[in-house]
Amino acid sequence: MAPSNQLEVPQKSRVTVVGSGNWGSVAAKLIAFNTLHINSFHDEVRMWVFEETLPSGENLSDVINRTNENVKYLPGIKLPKNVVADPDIEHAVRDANMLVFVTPHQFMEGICKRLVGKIREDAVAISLIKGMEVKREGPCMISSLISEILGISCCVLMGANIANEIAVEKFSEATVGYRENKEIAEKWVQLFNTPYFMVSAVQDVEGVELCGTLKNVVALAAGFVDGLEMGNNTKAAIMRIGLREMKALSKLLFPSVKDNTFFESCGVADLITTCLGGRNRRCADAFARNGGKRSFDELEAEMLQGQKLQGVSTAKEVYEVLSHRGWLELFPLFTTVHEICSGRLAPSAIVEYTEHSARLPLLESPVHLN
Ligand SMILES: NC(=O)c1ccc[n+]([C@@H]2O[C@H](COP(=O)([O-])OP(=O)(O)OC[C@H]3O[C@@H](n4cnc5c(N)ncnc54)[C@H](O)[C@@H]3O)[C@@H](O)[C@H]2O)c1
Ligand SMILES: O=P(O)(O)OC[C@H](O)CO
Repeated sequence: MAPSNQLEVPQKSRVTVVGSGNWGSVAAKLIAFNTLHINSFHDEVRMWVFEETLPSGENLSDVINRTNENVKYLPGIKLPKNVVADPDIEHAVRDANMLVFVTPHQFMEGICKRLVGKIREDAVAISLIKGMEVKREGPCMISSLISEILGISCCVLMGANIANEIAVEKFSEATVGYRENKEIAEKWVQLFNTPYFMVSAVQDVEGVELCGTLKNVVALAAGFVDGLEMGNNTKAAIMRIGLREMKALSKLLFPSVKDNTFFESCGVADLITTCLGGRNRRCADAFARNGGKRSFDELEAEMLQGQKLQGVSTAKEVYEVLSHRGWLELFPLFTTVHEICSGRLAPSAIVEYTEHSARLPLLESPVHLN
């Protein structure tokens, strides 16, 4: 029997970041600063790397561990030395009880399936992923996918967070969305919050995640307007109409979504920053300047060098949901963005069709549509 005067030492939390793209690497940097300074976390942060061979012939994970720099997805930024790149996903998650998921959304279902039975029983998760899957039953948010496949609770963190700006420690804010357990949400806030990254929590996981997901569709619309050189007023109109559609669709899908969530960093602030400076905006601008003649796949490969756009596939997923539920006409901006991306309409349709949206009655009382 243990001597009765021996104090029980609380176990330190171990964090693994699943993903090491542009935002994944910055997230690891933020977290690793805090795990070094806060006693309740184990210093080391594992970061799973989807392995690839660099032009030098070296593995990306080896280079990250040798140079403390993700030379492909976050060049020029030193990661803290307690970030350890690990190309073996099962090994990377094995000891962690806090799992941070941050990959492009299209890879998440496969990743979760690989992790079944490989994670700790007491693990909890947070998703930084902006996107959704569409199943036969309807839309499935990535946090739900994680919870359902892995059987663990999953919060979300979204916000006005262009990764390259946070990497150089420029001030920004973010929102953690949680379902029930405020204590876990507070632990996530503690893990991410730094003097230049101010995090707050709201009890609205779907609202936060839908804001982060749907704003990528609006950002494409904003990019089309920029590419057509239509000016700031038109772009502001697109952003306003887009925000209105974001709110209406979120509330139709999840009536529990709160109005106030749209005023958090995950809402209007993320919409603004993405429409001004995001990758979706940039590629949509190029798409419109080329008259829709170069595909998004081609532009993504040329302009982003391995980074992934989320807006084009999200526009398709949103379109499938709208079409399945008979809501296409209620969401002209979302509908038109997909039709432009898929080549059925010219980029200029963004204004012609969306003008109609501005005249639609507000979708404030959606209950009768269900
Ligand atoms: N970059 C940003 O500014 C930013 C900010 C906030 C949120 N996000 C969101 O974070 C998520 C991740 O984006 P990111 O910017 O970190 O990634 P990224 O677009 O920079 O990089 C793509 C990543 O996908 C990986 N990958 C490629 N093929 C893969 C495969 N078959 N399986 C698994 N992984 C594969 C690559 O190794 C790379 O790590 C997205 O949902 C994005 O919307 C990004
Ligand atoms: O570069 P984007 O368009 O993927 O947007 C990045 C972030 O989501 C901004 O918060």
